[in-house]
Amino acid sequence: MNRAYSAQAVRDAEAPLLAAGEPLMLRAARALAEHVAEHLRSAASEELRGRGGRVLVLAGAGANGGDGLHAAALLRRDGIAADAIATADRLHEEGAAALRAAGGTILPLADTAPGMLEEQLATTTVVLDAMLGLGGRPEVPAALAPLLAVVRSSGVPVIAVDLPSFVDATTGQAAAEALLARETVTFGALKAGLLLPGGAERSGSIHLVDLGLSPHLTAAPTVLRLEDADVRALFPHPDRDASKYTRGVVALAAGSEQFPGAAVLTASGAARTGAGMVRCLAPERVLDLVLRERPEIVTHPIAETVVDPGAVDLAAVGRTDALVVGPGLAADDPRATAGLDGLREGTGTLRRGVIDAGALSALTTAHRFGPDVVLTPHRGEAERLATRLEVDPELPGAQLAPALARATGATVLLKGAITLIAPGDGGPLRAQDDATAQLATAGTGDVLAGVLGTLLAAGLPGPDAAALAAILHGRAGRLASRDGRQPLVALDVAAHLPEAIGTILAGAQP
Ligand SMILES: NC(=O)C1=CN([C@@H]2O[C@H](COP(=O)(O)OP(=O)(O)OC[C@H]3O[C@@H](n4cnc5c(N)ncnc54)[C@H](O)[C@@H]3O)[C@@H](O)[C@H]2O)[C@@H](O)CC1
Ligand SMILES: Nc1ncnc2c1ncn2[C@@H]1O[C@H](COP(=O)(O)OP(=O)(O)O)[C@@H](O)[C@H]1O
Ligand SMILES: [K+]
Repeated sequence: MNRAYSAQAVRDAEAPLLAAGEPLMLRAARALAEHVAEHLRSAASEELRGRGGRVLVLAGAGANGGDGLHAAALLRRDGIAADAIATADRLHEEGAAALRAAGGTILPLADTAPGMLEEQLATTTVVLDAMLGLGGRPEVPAALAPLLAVVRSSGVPVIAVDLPSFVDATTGQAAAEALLARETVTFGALKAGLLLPGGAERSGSIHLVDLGLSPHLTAAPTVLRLEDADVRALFPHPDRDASKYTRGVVALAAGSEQFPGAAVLTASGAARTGAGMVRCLAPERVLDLVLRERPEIVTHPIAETVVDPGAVDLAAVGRTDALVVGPGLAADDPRATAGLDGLREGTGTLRRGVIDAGALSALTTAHRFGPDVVLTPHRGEAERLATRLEVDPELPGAQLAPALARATGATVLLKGAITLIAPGDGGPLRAQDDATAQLATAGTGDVLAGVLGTLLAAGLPGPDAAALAAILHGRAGRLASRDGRQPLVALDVAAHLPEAIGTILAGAQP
């Protein structure tokens, strides 16, 4: 599990070490220089051709600039050409002195003549983004915009120092013009902003350098990211004496005349994740479609003409460990209202389940749930729900998901390129980055609801089930699309779930 911290928590952890005279910056710079040297050794010969293996540091005024300048000095000592452009009117003095002493040049950005930046980049193999780190705000000063544009259009790979500049280390909020790094070498601890939307897209692959901070990191992490090892620890593998009932029964209130396919997709997601039994409550015509694709589903027909939620008797369907309500339902479908009532805290008879799609539209301020009930909105659904619950719909996802969790008591899984999970009982946000953009196609969300339903039915706590569902769904999507190279349809995602699960449980590389 990756644990990521606020900027303040990292500064608090550094403080006692700095007070004790520990040379944190030199430690950071040494690790950074080693990483850059390794990058140069492994860079494709094409990248190096004509560029001479030179490193160009964009150095800001603070300690982040200091890291970059010290690293450049160390690289020079190793025979690698490294120079800097000063992007602010001040420089980290010791770092600048070290680079100059090692024979490097530092060109103030304000002194660059037209065309000079392009010339510099034409002979550069790798850019080190050391403009801003922990202290960075997500806004680009006007004087820096042309430099960023030139770096971007040069195509020279960027390594971000500690975190990409112009990204808020705590919230991930990023200036639109912030550079996209190929890699980020981060010091001491993961910063929450590296895992959250904004920062995550700009960080590339993240390399954590140990500065000896861990014993001093006393604050709780604000963002978690679960990994394959967490899936192995948490996935409900059936034991020798398992029965379909011990594995868990998931009931689906999904699929309507207007959206019949949603029931097929949700049922496939649930069954392919290893449910003991999948039930489906739907009109006959929907159930016929479900049975054609998935004969193992236990069907519970409801009359197409039913309008009274009281006529949908969830208790009568038999043993149910988790309910998935909403895929392919209109907000006024009686199953949506009955499902919400069944899951609500206090009076409901069910404690675990998924509220998706149409059922989200039926949710009001009167509903209150526990953390083993998971809401699964995409951004549009989350905004509409927020408006009804008097939550600011324009909040960034990393704040919107927790606000919706507070307003409902449920765990909120906010879908998107990064899936954010806010536990209903508070606690750190989870930010999962397992997906491929090929998943942006109708019906994949229905499959996700089914996967999540099965994990909840097996007894996993809501936040863990949600994080695992995001991982398994993302991995299945990657397998189905050959790592994003080819299109997929939603049913392909369900079909690849067993392989995704098997690969992860076997400890194989993605
Ligand atoms: N504290 C330490 O000794 C260590 C710090 N380290 C480095 O130090 C960094 C933090 O350094 P600083 O605290 O000096 O902060 P930064 O170097 O991140 O930022 C410097 C200053 O830039 C200004 N600034 C912020 N946003 C701006 C914007 N959008 N446009 C223009 N100016 C802006 C602010 O006044 C900020 O204090 C870390 O990210 C890491 O790279 C590492 O060397 C490890 C040890
Ligand atoms: N750009 C993207 N990159 C990665 N995953 C994405 C992207 N867009 C959507 N997804 C994922 O695809 C799924 C889409 O769900 P949703 O929007 O509910 O679709 P539907 O309602 O049509 O089933 C979610 O799991 C979401 O996280
Ligand atoms: K930086």
